[in-house]
Amino acid sequence: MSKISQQLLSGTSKAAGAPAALALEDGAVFYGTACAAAGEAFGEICFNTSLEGYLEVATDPSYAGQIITMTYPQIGNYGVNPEDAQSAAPALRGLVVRDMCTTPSNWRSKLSLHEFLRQHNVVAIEGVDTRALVRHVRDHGAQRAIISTLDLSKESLLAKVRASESLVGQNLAATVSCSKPFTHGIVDLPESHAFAQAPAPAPRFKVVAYDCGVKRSILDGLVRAGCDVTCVPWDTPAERVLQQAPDGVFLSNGPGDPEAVEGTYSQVEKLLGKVPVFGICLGHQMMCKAAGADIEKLKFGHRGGNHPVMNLRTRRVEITAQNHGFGLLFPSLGPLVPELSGGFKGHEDDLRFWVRAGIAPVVQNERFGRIQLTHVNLNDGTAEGIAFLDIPAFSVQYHPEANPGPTDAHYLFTAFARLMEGREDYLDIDIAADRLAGWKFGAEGACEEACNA
Ligand SMILES: NC(=O)CC[C@H](N)C(=O)O
Repeated sequence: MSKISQQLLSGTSKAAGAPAALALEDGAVFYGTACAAAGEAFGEICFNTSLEGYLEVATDPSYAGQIITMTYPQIGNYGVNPEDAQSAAPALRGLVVRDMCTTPSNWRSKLSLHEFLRQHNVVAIEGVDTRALVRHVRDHGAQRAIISTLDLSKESLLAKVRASESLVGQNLAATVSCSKPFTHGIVDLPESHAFAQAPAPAPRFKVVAYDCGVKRSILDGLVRAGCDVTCVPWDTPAERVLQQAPDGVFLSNGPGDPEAVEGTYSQVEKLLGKVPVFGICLGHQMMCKAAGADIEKLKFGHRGGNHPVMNLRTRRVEITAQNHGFGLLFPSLGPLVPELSGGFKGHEDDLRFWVRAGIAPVVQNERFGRIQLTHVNLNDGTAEGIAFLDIPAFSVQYHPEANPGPTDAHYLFTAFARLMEGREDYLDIDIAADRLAGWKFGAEGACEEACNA
């Protein structure tokens, strides 16, 4: 920090933190200062490149079992507002930041981030060169890590981290799912919020949502699309879901290794073809597993708010919010159907081939018939979305609810509503118009007024 900024911030210095260390299983050790709870935390080290939204990240249940590094250098500067939380309590194991701001300034802030984390017993470290750490993780991959405020000995930390449990193979969805069904309602923000979303419409669809660690904003997105949502535990038998005669089933995001969540995907296999299904992130992986696909562990995952994805059906690019460490191997869903894949017979590993070719390829899946690749990540050519052509079902690997992140992909909630209406063109939506319609100013044409004022 420059001398001038130091002077500007004089009187806002932080309570002196105890020394702390972050050690990675490959031997890299970073030293810094404790800035939340004291103790030791084990988890998979990963990084999120969002410029804001640290509270939504900290409370996203999909981060269970992980230590998150925020790449934005100052974290905590606008405090914590419980209305933005994605679940009742933080799910991440630990947080790594360059600089923890302990004197937040924002009219909505109720608490500082470091105090919020401390109250929830989350260990955090600041003063780490997060650029060096992120480069290290990008080069050497996601791995086990420990943050300690109790032990600074490199040897001892490495021994502990190497003895800790890996995230691979762990069913963490079971640890963050609800234990009994609940219904979800939303509270509309007051008129004084100039950019508030439009009020939720009256429910038209009865939706059962598998809760593998669902984010609150995803449930809000479903309610705003006209769904009456009942969440059920991650391993609820398909028969019990079908007994409720829902118009649709939703599969939520969630933490950990998708291979280990057989309790969900074995049920999804029984639901596909019987009821319209929509899945997000872990929910997408559950659909893929139900169709017999292979899932790969990505080297360091996608976590942030600026991941470009092309919708191959519309050829529009969406800037998306992402948070995942595993991904579908599209070729494992089945052989290509050349007539529906521009005449191509051979699979490509880098799916940007289809972006260049201008084709949304289709495979023949043994269990569920034809499946189309609908979305591709433009950064690394991985699969980001699929649509089943012979049964009513589709899913995306990224996060249309954003929170934090851009809302380009909000249209996918509308698409689910259209799927439940039985529309064949359910995915072919003008995404800009859909996005505007979701906001109070958009609904009333006040957007133009505001722009002209
Ligand atoms: N946000 C999610 O649902 C993440 C899914 C899964 N745990 C992954 O890391 O790939």
